[in-house]
Amino acid sequence: MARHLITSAIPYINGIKHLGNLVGSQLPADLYARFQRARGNEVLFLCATDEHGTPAELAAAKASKPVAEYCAEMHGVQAQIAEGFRLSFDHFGRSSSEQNKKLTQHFAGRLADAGLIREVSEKQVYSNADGRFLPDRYIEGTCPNCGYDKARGDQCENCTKQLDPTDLIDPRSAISGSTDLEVRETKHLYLCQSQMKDQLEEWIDTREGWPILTTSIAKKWLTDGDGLQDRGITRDLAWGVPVKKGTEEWPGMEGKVFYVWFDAPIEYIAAAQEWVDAGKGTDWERWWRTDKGADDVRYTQFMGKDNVPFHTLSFPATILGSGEPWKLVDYIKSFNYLNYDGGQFSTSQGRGVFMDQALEILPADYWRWWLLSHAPESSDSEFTWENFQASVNKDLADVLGNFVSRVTKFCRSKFSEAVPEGGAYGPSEEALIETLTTRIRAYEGHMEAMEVRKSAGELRAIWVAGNEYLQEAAPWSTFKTDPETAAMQIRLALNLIRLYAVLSAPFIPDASAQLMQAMQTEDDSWPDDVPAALQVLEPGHAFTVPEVTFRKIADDEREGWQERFSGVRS
Ligand SMILES: Nc1ncnc2c1ncn2[C@@H]1O[C@H](COP(=O)(O)OP(=O)(O)OP(=O)(O)O)[C@@H](O)[C@H]1O
Ligand SMILES: [Zn+2]
Repeated sequence: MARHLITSAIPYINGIKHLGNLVGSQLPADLYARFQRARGNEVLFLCATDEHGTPAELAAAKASKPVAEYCAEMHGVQAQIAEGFRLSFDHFGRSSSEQNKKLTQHFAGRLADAGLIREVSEKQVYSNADGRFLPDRYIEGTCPNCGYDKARGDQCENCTKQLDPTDLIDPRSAISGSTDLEVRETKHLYLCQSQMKDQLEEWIDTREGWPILTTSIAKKWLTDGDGLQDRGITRDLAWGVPVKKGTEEWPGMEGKVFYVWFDAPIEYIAAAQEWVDAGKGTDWERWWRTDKGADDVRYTQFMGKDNVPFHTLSFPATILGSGEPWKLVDYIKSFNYLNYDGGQFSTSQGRGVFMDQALEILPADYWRWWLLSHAPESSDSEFTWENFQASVNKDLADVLGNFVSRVTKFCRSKFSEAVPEGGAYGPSEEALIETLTTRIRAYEGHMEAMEVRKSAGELRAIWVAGNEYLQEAAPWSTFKTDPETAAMQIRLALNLIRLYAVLSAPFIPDASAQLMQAMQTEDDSWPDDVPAALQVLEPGHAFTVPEVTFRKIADDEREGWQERFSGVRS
């Protein structure tokens, strides 16, 4: 039995995630976790909310809540929506947890001891009215290059010029609008990534079969320009992990916190501790420490492309730099972007369909199927309502749903609500089993390789094979002249329903559970032996005709949604 540690990029806390976030991280991670469990492997699947940093503080202020309270509440909201989408995390943690605080401070201490942290004195803008330092992008002013009056301290959106806050003409706080700003000297800690460039490059070169998207982004950061740069890992904020060297104070760093991108990936480890502390597991080090049993763990991470540099370089730098035997990632599955109807999904602009809204419209499986079968793997992909409607109606309703309904209703009307007996396989059944065997082995291969679209395509082809068989065998005609043969055909088809439920569960878990229940079986063993898997439901085994598995989306319904989601979310 193999052991799989699986993590999804941790969603930021300041709002409900959109369908792009879902398909770029949590959903494919769930697909893989469910598949590995179905194959009988041991899986620890972790996710969490990413809670620190200025955007969380600002969102809390906007909601007139203390930031800790706001984050706790939003964590609850995200956890509930994740459940709605059937994301099967073993634990959904929080980067603001006590466990993560201690671990983050521990790593910083180890890195400092290894000489990989240096202090840098910087000039930063302080807002007297807000009583805080302002991160670059929270300073606004007029662009010295093009005169645009809403340029940000890091970049002018209008002419794209990269800026320093001190370049701005008439700078003001983007939080309060105050112009009472001053430049103050402040000290920060930098992680000496440049010292680790060779070690990181060597490590990346030994990773096998990583997606090109992953390695190309990593290589770009390693070698472009002056190569890998040292990175500031502290901030002058109130909300975050207080800067400490292990358990000791860090002289000169009083009142500062670690930068959110330093503590967020460490939460992958802390989430395993939280899982144990919540009484759901007994030993987290067995998953994370190669000196304590994790050397046979295969660790896979899922994320959108913008997260790749932090996972290929910064987090490995933290782990390697600690000099301790922590588990490093084995495979990074990264995604391009899903766009929405001719533009981008955007949380800040409220553009697109958000996870809570999606569940109000249709059950999770409809979304899971569309998103996974259109995952932005080799390039960006686009959500359109027409495509969503077509795919649901065709794949789910016409192919899978219709097969189930025809088979079960026909059996009930001509035989009974039990698997009929009699008859023996002929050449078409042998041919079907051969096709299925080939396709199921291919499906396993694609799932193992995390080729999400190819897996969906193969699964659809497996459903289609059953439909084509049924069409050709036509038990409704056979029955008139040869009821024995019709009984065999229907027995095979009923067994196919169970087989479909087992194979489809990683994609559409609710429908799968419904079909298993209708077939009145709990045998969800993986079809290593396809002919045997098609005889699990024996003659006489009772079943029920399920409610409609998937319904079709009507044109006027689709138009209504198109209209409703064309603007921005308020
Ligand atoms: N349009 C998209 N398509 C696919 N993945 C995406 C998309 N937008 C974000 N992601 C991924 O979603 C995951 C969670 O993102 P996170 O919560 O940090 O939001 P984000 O990256 O700030 O996106 P946004 O600003 O649109 O909310 C990350 O792995 C990110 O790379
Ligand atoms: Zn400009």
